[in-house]
Amino acid sequence: MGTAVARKTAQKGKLMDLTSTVIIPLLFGSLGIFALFRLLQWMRMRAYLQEAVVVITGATSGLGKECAKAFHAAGSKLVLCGRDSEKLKDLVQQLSTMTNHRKNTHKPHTVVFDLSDTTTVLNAAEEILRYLGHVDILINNAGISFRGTIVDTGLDVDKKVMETNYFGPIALTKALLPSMIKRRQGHIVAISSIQGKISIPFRSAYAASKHATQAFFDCLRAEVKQYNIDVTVISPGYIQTNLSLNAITADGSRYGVMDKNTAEGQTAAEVAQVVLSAVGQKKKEVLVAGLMPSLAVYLRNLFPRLFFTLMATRAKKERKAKDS
Ligand SMILES: NC(=O)C1=CN([C@@H]2O[C@H](COP(=O)(O)OP(=O)(O)OC[C@H]3O[C@@H](n4cnc5c(N)ncnc54)[C@H](OP(=O)(O)O)[C@@H]3O)[C@@H](O)[C@H]2O)C=CC1
Ligand SMILES: CCCCCCCCCCCCCCCC(=O)OCC(=O)COP(=O)(O)O
Repeated sequence: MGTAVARKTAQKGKLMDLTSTVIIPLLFGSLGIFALFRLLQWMRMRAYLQEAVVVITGATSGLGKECAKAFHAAGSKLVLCGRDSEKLKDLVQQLSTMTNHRKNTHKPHTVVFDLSDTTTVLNAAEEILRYLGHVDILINNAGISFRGTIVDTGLDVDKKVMETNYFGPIALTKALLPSMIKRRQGHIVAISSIQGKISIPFRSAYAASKHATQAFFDCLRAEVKQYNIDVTVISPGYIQTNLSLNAITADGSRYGVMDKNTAEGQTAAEVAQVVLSAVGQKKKEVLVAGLMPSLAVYLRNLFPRLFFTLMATRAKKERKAKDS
């Protein structure tokens, strides 16, 4: 009896010894290494973004505007692009009031052009290169959405969405790419959407433009790796912006409705921080979405028949709600 108690006490002592000599130092050591790794990663990211020439399209509102604030605060040299020069001026003014005592911030340059007009896109690229000499990071953010049935939508509307969301961004990318290849340095970012991975009813032109975006930039990533150029595709779910208000409809008119999903989405400032960190870490692709949109992507790939049935039910329900 006495020896059994003594054995148990000795075993407990050994376990405590093991805990204090091996397990606890190992745990703290791992935590320390992890913290050091994160610190180095953060420092590398900061160094990458500081002084980098960053071009942002669609900087006049929503996600583009928040990205402008985030990259400005990180010390990047910004080129803010948009269609409305007054809105761009206002943003520059707003940024000038944002002080960052630890960072050297820069007054942004602005370029006004319409992405759906390829000639103005090419002129803008020339202007950017003439003024700044090179571009380190191009963020293709500008875009418009669409609401309508395929059967009622004129081809001109499909083309307008494709020109803004696909041909404009790829024209700008192609115009800036040779200079990046020459320098063996550059980073191209595409703000796509969950709808670049799945199609949901009554968004045909938008989903098509975002699928095309995903495909193009995936190809680009492979083709330019040898020139040390990075490509990041960001696929957000719903963000609280004016995207649904500004969406165009089957006849080309403005949709003008703030959709519930959009109003309840992530804030543009939150998503901009994800963009900043994804770019800083040179991630290849990032999904920024809640549970349902993320599940929908997996469902589309793993159980396509179930996904198609769900989408058909959704289409029927939405049409019924609209008709009644
Ligand atoms: N909001 C959301 O739920 C989601 C958005 N996205 C994507 O995020 C990106 C930003 O959109 P978001 O901030 O939400 O929407 P906003 O409508 O707030 O911003 C869109 C921006 O694109 C610009 N733009 C539109 N058309 C053109 C054009 N022809 N030429 C130049 N600029 C143009 C707008 O400029 P102007 O002020 O002149 O109209 C505006 O600055 C888009 O690519 C969108 O597809 C992706 C997933 C979800
Ligand atoms: C096992 C459970 C399965 C659950 C799967 C349910 C499938 C439900 C479908 C959900 C669809 C989510 C779509 C998300 C779309 C999205 O996030 O789009 C982002 C945008 O670009 C928004 O633009 P829009 O103009 O459409 O507002």
